[in-house]
Amino acid sequence: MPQGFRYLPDFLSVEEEADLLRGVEGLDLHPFLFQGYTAKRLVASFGRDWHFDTRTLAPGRPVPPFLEPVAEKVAAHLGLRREDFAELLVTAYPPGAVINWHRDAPPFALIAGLSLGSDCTFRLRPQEKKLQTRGATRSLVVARRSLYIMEGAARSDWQHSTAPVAAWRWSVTLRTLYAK
Ligand SMILES: O=C(O)CCC(=O)C(=O)O
Ligand SMILES: [Fe+2]
Repeated sequence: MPQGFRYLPDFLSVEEEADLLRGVEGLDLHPFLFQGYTAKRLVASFGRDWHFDTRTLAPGRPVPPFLEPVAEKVAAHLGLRREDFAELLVTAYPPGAVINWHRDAPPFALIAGLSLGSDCTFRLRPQEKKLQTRGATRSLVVARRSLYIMEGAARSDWQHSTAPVAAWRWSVTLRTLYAK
């Protein structure tokens, strides 16, 4: 795995996952829209809202209370403060849904990802086109209840994507901002 990528299986207990699943199932998620395309995945962002079409970061909706304990837990694990997570994004992947190759939006620094509901195959490949050879792609199973972290090279010099899921998967992505 690239420098700056970390994977923690069983970061969440079965009870914590069940609480989060109840919470995310109650959210009003909307299909992800980008340049006229509608992806299969559903999203809701809180705290901040990155607008893909205008490439700007706007204030977002208030963070739902059920996400606070897990934001605290991830922050504590990383030696951060809860407030360092400027944006919390909830994504739902129906069976067959993916996230295509991308690097996260420029304002975001550290990216932490929790997986709920089902496992999925997570992939990384270099950002630079000429390094994107077949052998360069890294792949791992991110299990439900796990946490992954991307910072450093994994965040800046690599892209990531997920393979189609067999069953519903939810992710909670927590992101810090680069210091101004
Ligand atoms: O579902 C995931 O774990 C990946 C989400 C992601 O990469 C993103 O929203 O930028
Ligand atoms: Fe991403």
